[in-house]
Amino acid sequence: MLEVREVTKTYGRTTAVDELSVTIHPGRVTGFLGPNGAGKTTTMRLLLGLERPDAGKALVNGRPYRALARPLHEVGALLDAGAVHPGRTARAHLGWLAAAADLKGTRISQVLELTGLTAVAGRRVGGFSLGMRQRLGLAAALLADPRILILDEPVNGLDPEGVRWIRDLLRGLAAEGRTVLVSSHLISEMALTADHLVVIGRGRLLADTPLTALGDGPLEDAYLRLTEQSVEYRAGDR
Ligand SMILES: Nc1ncnc2c1ncn2[C@@H]1O[C@H](COP(=O)(O)OP(=O)(O)OP(=O)(O)O)[C@@H](O)[C@H]1O
Repeated sequence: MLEVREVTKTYGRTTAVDELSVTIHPGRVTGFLGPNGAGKTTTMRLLLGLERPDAGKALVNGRPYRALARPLHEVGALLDAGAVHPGRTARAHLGWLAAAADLKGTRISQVLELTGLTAVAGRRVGGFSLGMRQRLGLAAALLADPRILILDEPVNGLDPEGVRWIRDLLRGLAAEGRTVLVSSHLISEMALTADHLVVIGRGRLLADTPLTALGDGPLEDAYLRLTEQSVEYRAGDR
């Protein structure tokens, strides 16, 4: 379980997260939505201990990330697929993480297979497409078989086969009772993947709702209604 309790995070004069409280439950895929700059990535970084809140608490299984005894075993994350040393091979990248988490080498082959990267495991990451990097980021997130996953726009750059693959993967992980928090701007994709939605705007909670409670119309319409007052960056109307 992930808990954000009355969290505020500011950067200078920008309030990225504003007294946000929300709980992400296991056993379902929770889609994390909001306009550009809404505070989604910041919230995820707070949960992962990469930022400190100015006020409130961000908790993983009831504890701050830094207090977790075996963090990679509890929570896997994909934040920035580009944050991999370009000179390393995919297998070496995972090997480095596996060593840090005290994992067996066989698990590396398993996650490479699971993410469809076995054939390119010996290639340097610098030559990878965005979709391949996303797959590698997912392989890293899944490495220690964590019960919680935090994924920031994992569908970015994936081809249609990859999009369907990740949809099935995330739904399968949730069906196993895991906690899956996934941000995306692809609303139609979230309509197919998520069971539950958390929508934020300007760092504040706009909705925390089962997908089914949003009615029968296109999810995009419901989303745009929810966020219309919170869009910070809007293209000019002609
Ligand atoms: N390290 C930082 N320094 C200064 N401002 C930051 C920093 N990180 C985030 N912000 C600001 O905080 C706000 C929230 O940003 P954040 O990246 O969390 O939003 P987001 O919902 O993930 O946006 P997007 O959908 O565009 O990725 C933005 O105004 C952003 O400019």
